[in-house]
Amino acid sequence: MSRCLLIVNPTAGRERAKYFKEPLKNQLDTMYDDVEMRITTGPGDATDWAREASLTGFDAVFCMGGDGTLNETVNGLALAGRSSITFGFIPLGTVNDLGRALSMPLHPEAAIAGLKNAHIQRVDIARANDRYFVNTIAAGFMPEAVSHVSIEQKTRLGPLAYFLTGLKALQNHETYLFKIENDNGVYIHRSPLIVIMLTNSVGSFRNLAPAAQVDDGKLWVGVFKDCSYLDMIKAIPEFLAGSPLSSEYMNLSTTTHLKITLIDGTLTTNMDGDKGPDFPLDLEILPSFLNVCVPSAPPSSLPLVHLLPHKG
Ligand SMILES: Nc1ncnc2c1ncn2[C@@H]1O[C@H](COP(=O)(O)OP(=O)(O)OP(=O)(O)O)[C@@H](O)[C@H]1O
Repeated sequence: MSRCLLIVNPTAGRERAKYFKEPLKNQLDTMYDDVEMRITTGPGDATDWAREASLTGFDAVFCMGGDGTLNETVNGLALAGRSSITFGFIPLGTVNDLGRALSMPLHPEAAIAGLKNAHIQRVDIARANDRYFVNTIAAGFMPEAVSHVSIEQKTRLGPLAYFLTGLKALQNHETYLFKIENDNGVYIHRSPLIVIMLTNSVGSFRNLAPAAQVDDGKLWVGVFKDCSYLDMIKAIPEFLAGSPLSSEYMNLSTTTHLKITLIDGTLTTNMDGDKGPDFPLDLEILPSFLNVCVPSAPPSSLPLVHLLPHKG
């Protein structure tokens, strides 16, 4: 008998789960013999429940929520250490980078419908100290600024809210001294922003690590250069047009292990959109850890305009 756990965050994505949780349960009922739906009551539930399901022989764990719920659920699966379990997610949040990288429908109704013709895709995750992430970990002026984006701004502007806030922060940005130890050596960099990426979608932008694949077994390390405000402003039109960010602005390299020490100052990290672990960071890739059930996109779907919020 096949068993599936469905984890639903009722607060994610402006509390939209109430409209989609029953249709999702009904769809999963056609795919598994026994589907148990649990509604989270706060931080930590998704991690505990995903871990428990993985350790007690469930065949699949699905979650419905934003990037925070996705990250918490993946942390539970990673802590259990069983990479054979099927994992699925229905995005409700603002950005949904993993959903974008997997080219799955971003609207919950379309994603649920797409489960009828889903395929399995192996996806890398990475460990950062004692936690795990699926998209990015970043530190510098941009994550500091976007941590203050309000729910109202996210609702009104979608991913554009992050971009505009980051743009504002660019004006008086600080730089930080980092020691970076990777597969190739040890380097000292003064940088305003470091981003470690697993996918080609970062805050909905595809131009930071455009060649990143979800299963390439690599950490993509972007170290921004200490450019002037005017130089950075000059790069924006091309960036918005989708061109890969030039090496004039950012050093991009790949590695499988990485240690980052903050030599001066204090800085928090942002992991998959929420507060991440403290420095020093010890990172390693877990290649193809996730067995993701990816809903198919409708054949007639038009390309998504990535900066606009999707309607609920
Ligand atoms: N019942 C609950 N009440 C309050 N918070 C909850 C509850 N269940 C889960 N949470 C927490 O809600 C937080 C936000 O969830 P999530 O990131 O999935 O949604 P979101 O903020 O709407 O999405 P995004 O950040 O992608 O825009 C998570 O950190 C999670 O731990």
